[in-house]
Amino acid sequence: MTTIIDGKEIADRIRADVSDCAAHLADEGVTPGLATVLMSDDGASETYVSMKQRACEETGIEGIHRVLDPEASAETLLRQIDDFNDDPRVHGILVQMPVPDHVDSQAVLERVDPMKDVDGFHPENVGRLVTGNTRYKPCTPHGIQKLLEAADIETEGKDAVVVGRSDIVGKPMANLLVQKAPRGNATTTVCHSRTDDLAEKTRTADIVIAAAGVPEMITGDMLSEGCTVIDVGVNRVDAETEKGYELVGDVAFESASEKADVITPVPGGVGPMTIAMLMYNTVKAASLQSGVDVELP
Ligand SMILES: Nc1nc2c(c(=O)[nH]1)N[C@@H](CN(C=O)c1ccc(C(=O)N[C@@H](CCC(=O)O)C(=O)O)cc1)CN2
Repeated sequence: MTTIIDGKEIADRIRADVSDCAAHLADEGVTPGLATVLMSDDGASETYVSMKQRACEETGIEGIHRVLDPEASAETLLRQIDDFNDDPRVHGILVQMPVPDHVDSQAVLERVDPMKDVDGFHPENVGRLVTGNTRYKPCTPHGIQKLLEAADIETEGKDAVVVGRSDIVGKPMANLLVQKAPRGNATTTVCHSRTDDLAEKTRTADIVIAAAGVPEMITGDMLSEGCTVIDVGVNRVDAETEKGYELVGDVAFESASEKADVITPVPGGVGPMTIAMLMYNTVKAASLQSGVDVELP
């Protein structure tokens, strides 16, 4: 029988533990603070930022939220980041991605103080991740590691295929999978839009991580019997629902479930873990900056 990993339940457990750590910091006079910046009128980005705001309230993190006009200049966004870099209430800074086309996203990521970079996207933190000296693991890949751990999926010695090479998921995920740390030591292949025969690659995999942003691109016939499938896609597809869309993963769930032993659903799989690990990184940031130790899960 196929096991469907309940990401919401695992995320709730992690969030409860992170909340205890936040309470411990508060007892020591340190209230963890997360600043979010939204510079977009994209509906999905608005949803994610409001979920992050709510998670802050529920975790005991002070949320400071700024919405910038998507037409504003890049300089306005960079100045906002500078303000947060200088604000002692703020331990973590998150600029919701993507930013508008006229803004150089790399310049934005580089402007965030690396100690406050709870996304783990600053080059210093990327370099640390690649060399195995991680400060902040990017939230989605870290959440996937936690899902694998909770579902007792071993990665050591296994063949993993990551579909998608984004800076947010694909690249850091592949880097974590090849490291020696727990839920690493996997033989890892990264596939992308120029991969010649994707199905040939995914069929060799014990673990497939689908993060290409293409609805239902991974179908059952592309998978090996008994594999683990982690679906990172959260695609809004037009549908006759109240909202006018439904959420569809990068994996065709029905056909993939016939092959996979373990699979994550969309929604309720990887998504909730991204928010849980952001809370984790924010509390870690507050701990690192204050020198007050916490025992994160
Ligand atoms: N600065 C960042 N920007 C973006 C990141 C990121 O980690 N940092 N990741 C993605 C999107 N993302 C977070 O921002 C995200 C995606 C999905 C979910 C989630 O909980 N999804 C739910 C469904 C929610 C819905 O109703 O739409 C689920 O899958 O169950 C949370 C966060 C891009 N940008």
